[in-house]
Amino acid sequence: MTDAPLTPAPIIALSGITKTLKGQKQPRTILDGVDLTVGEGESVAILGRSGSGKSTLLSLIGLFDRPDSGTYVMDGRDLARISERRAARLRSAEFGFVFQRFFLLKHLTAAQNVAMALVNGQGWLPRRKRRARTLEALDQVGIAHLAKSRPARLSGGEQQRVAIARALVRGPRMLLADEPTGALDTETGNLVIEVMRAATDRGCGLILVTHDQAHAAKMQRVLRLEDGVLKPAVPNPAVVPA
Ligand SMILES: Nc1ncnc2c1ncn2[C@@H]1O[C@H](COP(=O)(O)OP(=O)(O)OP(=O)(O)O)[C@@H](O)[C@H]1O
Repeated sequence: MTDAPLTPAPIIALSGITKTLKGQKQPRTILDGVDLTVGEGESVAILGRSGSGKSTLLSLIGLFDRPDSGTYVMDGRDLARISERRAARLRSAEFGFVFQRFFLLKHLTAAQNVAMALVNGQGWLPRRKRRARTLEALDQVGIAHLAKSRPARLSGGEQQRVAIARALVRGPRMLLADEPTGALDTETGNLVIEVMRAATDRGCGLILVTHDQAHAAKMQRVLRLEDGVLKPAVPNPAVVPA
């Protein structure tokens, strides 16, 4: 009998990823050989000083942009040079995105905001299934009781949980979060991090870009983007996960 594998099956594997921004007077290499593997149910935090390229990296992983060189494989498929059409399809079917701003439509209820992700995506779902999935996603983030509330009646933390439910409702393979607690107080931020971390119990991978070391410490792995590459972050002994 063989031993159980020590590492989870990879969802995404990036190797030697480079990105140079050419829109400025002088081209600037932001990513200079990034290697990153995220497995099923794995959570990874990415720290790094402002301007180090964290959002640039996340936008490549989320297929909003393509690398100049390197390989990007997701579930065995090569994504480094795919067309925008295919990228758009994968973005909606296999990724969930959470940003600092919640981007909720203010005239829609929490449930309608979440259901939008099902209406806009590929494939048609009968109304009853849409409703069940929407309520399940709201329940997953602990706010099923707020399904009928409009964003203006929700706190910042509740609005962000609606946004997380919207990111989770299609059952993504990867959840990508860029400073999701940036607009929240510490306690609310902790709750939001817990909710995202719990989503990995269902097998999706999570990448959290954050400046908050305590939030980063709640992830299974903590990396730092520095000089265009990802390195294991040196733990800060002053930071105790809340
Ligand atoms: N579209 C663009 N055109 C030109 N420069 C850009 C563009 N996008 C990002 N940059 C530059 O690339 C660098 C990396 O930006 P990025 O937003 O990825 O950093 P970051 O680590 O996420 O920063 P922050 O923590 O402040 O959000 C910055 O110097 C930024 O000014």
